[in-house]
Parts: sequence; structure tokens; C-alpha cells
Amino acid sequence: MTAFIDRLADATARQASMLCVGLDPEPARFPGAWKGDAARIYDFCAAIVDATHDLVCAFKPQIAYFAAHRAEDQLERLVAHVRRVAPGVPVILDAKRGDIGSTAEQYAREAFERYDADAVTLSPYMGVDSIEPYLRWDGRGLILLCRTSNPGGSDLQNQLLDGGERLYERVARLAAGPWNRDRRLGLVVGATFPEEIARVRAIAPTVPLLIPGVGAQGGDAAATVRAGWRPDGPIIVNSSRAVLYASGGEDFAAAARRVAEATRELLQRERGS
Ligand SMILES: O=C(O)c1cc(=O)[nH]c(=O)n1[C@@H]1O[C@H](COP(=O)(O)O)[C@@H](O)[C@H]1O
Repeated sequence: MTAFIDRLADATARQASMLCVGLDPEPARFPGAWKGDAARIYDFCAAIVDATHDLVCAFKPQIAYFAAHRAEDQLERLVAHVRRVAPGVPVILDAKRGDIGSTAEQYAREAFERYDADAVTLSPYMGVDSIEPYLRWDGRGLILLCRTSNPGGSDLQNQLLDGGERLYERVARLAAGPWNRDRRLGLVVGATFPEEIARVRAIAPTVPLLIPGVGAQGGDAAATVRAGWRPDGPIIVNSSRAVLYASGGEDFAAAARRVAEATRELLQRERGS
């Protein structure tokens, strides 16, 4: 299998996009007759995929939004749908897993076999043996939480370690160096913290950065590109709710496309400047 980082680079170049649309379906926010109907999760997400797949470098389904509604089968169908309509667009399964090796083997199987994801988000805090099982899956990407977008992310990730390095900086250094076999690792850094994005980019110049937090969380998309993008250092800027719920009406898919298009343009413009 081609490496995730190469598939991502292809999609970014072909679609001229650093935008990732996050698939976080909330039935309570579905339009019209679909409102509150968890059986429509696939239909809702497939409509978003159909409306945006030529504008994105990746899709990122968040597993909890499916599992909470016993809709894992709909997630499987959704990934198959992405494969059909947008075969070159990578799917990042946002699962934030982290466990001992034997359990991690099961999580890896879930992400890469059951859901056929190109990459998965992981917590790095159980150490290198907790991510090794995922590395056995040829070509798949592992994206480690580094400096998350939420306010409480500072509680632990900003702690100073012996030697003067912050915890998130240590994660970035490990992901750029000793842990990064075959360029398989990426890092999550929140759009809400552009200074930390720049710091992570300095430590890990070529590691792909998944950057959530633009749109609903108020992160600065332009500052994100300035801090994180390099010609040889890809960024994947995720927006979920701002795209999915751009309109609560029957025109939700067209409205999602408009927001995705505007966000893509904004990101591309900043890259050129
Ligand atoms: O790993 C993630 O994707 C993630 C990390 C992080 O630091 N912050 C963060 O918001 N996310 C996810 O990114 C998405 C953000 O959604 P919106 O705020 O609606 O764009 C959600 O699926 C979150 O679970």
C-alpha cells in the first residue's frame, strides 16, 4: 500500500486543498424529516461527501458519533462510499485510541480492517509499545495527539519536563525522530494555538499536521497556515460542524459545499502569500 503521507500529498495537490471535512453526525441537527433519526446517519454523511469530495484532501469520521447511535455499520458503508466516489481521498478515522500492545492490536484491526481507514488518531501517552501494533499495518498513518485544540489541552500538554521541554514538544520530537518509522506518524495540533503550531513545526518540519479547531471552535485558519504549512510539511485543516450544519434546512449539502469552498480558498490563499 502507498504510504499515507504520499496519498495525502496526492490528494492535496490534485484537489488544491488542505481542507479536511470532519464527519461528526448529530441526528438532532439533521434537516427536515431526518431530524433525530439515527438511521439517516449514512444518508446525511454520504450527502456531505457527495457535495464536498472534490474540495478536500481528506475526510475524518469521528467514531463516537457513530458508535453512540449503534451506527458502526453505517460508518463501514460510509467509508465504502468514499472509496467509490472519491477513491483518491484518504479517510482518517478519529478514534484517539491508546492502550497496551495486545489491546492496541485489536484497535488497529478495527481501524484498518473493519473501517479500512488510511490513518487513525492515537493518544501517545502510553508510550511507544502502544503505537507499535498500528505500525505493522503497511502504509497506514498514525496521527498522535500533541497540542490539542481544547482549553484543557494546556493542563498536561504544556507541563515543563526535566530539561526544559514541554510535554507536547517531547511528543513532537519523538514523532519526528525515534518513533517515526517509514514516515508513518502525524501530529494533532489545534488551530486555536497558532504559536504552538509554529513550535511543533520547528521541531517536526516535515511531519503531517492534523489541525482541527477552525470554524466552530474559532481557530484562526490563516494563522494556522502561516504557522504550520511548509512545501515539504503538509497540513490537514479539519472543519466539522461549521461545514456539516452550515444550514439546518433541506439545502444542507449545498450550504456545506459553500462553506467548504470558502474555507479551502482561504487556506490556499494564505499558502500562496
Ligand atoms: O483529533 C481530533 O480530530 C481533534 C483533536 C483536537 O485537538 N481537537 C478536536 O476538535 N478534534 C476533533 O476535531 C473535530 C472538531 O470539530 P469542529 O469543532 O466541529 O470543527 C471533532 O471531531 C473533534 O473530536
